[in-house]
Amino acid sequence: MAKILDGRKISKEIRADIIERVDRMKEEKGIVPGLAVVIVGDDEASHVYVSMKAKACKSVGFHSEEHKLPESTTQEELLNLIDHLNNDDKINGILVQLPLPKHMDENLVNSHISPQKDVDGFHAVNMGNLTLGEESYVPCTPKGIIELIKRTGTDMAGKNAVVVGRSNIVGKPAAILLLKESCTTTICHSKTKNMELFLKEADIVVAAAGVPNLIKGHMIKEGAIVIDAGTRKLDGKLVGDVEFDSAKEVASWITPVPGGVGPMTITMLLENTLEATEKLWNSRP
Ligand SMILES: NC(=O)C1=CN([C@@H]2O[C@H](COP(=O)(O)OP(=O)(O)OC[C@H]3O[C@@H](n4cnc5c(N)ncnc54)[C@H](OP(=O)(O)O)[C@@H]3O)[C@@H](O)[C@H]2O)C=CC1
Ligand SMILES: Nc1nc(=O)c2c([nH]1)NC[C@@H]1CN(c3ccc(C(=O)N[C@@H](CCC(=O)O)C(=O)O)cc3)C=[N+]21
Repeated sequence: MAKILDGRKISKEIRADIIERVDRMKEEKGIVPGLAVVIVGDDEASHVYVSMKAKACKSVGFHSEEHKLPESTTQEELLNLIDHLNNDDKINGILVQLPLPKHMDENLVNSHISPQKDVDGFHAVNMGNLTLGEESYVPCTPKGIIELIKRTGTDMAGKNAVVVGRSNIVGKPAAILLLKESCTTTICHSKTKNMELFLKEADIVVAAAGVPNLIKGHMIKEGAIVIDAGTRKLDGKLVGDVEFDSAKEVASWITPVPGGVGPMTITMLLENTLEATEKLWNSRP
């Protein structure tokens, strides 16, 4: 029976440390970290995530701003707002909630954010540096996934890791980070033939497909670590990509949905914003 990797509990511990660092920063330097979240359009789920981020910021003592723009906003108007935030000293981190409306180019918009304020790590320079193994902001969900795996105490070097999903925000950067930890890393996606063959060999499974119950217990190797980033509403309930009940019988560790990867994503966003603030102030005379 698998042990549960409790993302809420681990987040709480990390956030306690963040609160201390923020308090010290305020006391010693009079600085308050600031995050701006930009959302375009009225997708209900996206608005829920954005208010969760704002609430998390307040809970650790950050300044936070929500910029809610209508669906009809032009890309130029959005880029102008980003310019303004890039030059705003109160703001240390900028996040543009994805997905953006179809008339916008997500990569272009993300790369308009100052790389120093790109706390999502989606700017081409940060993605490039991540791939090169240089210092960069690490995308929040993959960073949280690695933190969760580390908490199991497992040595990742030489382990077989399978990532299901190859998106720029979860699957691809998660695979790059697992490779950095010296896992033998495979990425599966919708065109993969016979995914079960890969899953059966995996010591670490990272699921990020957004397909409820895609991965079932009988597909998983005995003793595997199973990290489920998927979040979909199914019959009014939030479910992951992994069929939890059958997988927990086979895995050694497993994340629940909700309460696994989700809270860690927001905690890593706080961590990246604090890091951006510290770097900025350390670079000043
Ligand atoms: N917990 C958190 O903090 C976060 C959770 N999420 C959740 O993670 C999931 C993935 O998000 P995101 O990466 O943005 O989604 P995308 O839709 O951008 O990517 C999904 C990926 O999964 C692959 N895929 C789809 N169906 C299958 C299948 N049947 N078998 C194998 N691979 C498949 C796709 O392949 P292909 O490329 O070939 O189309 C694609 O690469 C969603 O449920 C989302 O809600 C996302 C961000 C943060
Ligand atoms: N620029 C950008 N950056 C993102 O990081 C980003 C994004 N766009 N677009 C959408 C996805 C999704 N995402 C989640 C964050 C937290 C939870 C989370 O905390 N979930 C809770 C449950 C929340 C609930 O009850 O609905 C949990 O899993 O326990 C989930 C998903 C960040 N994303």
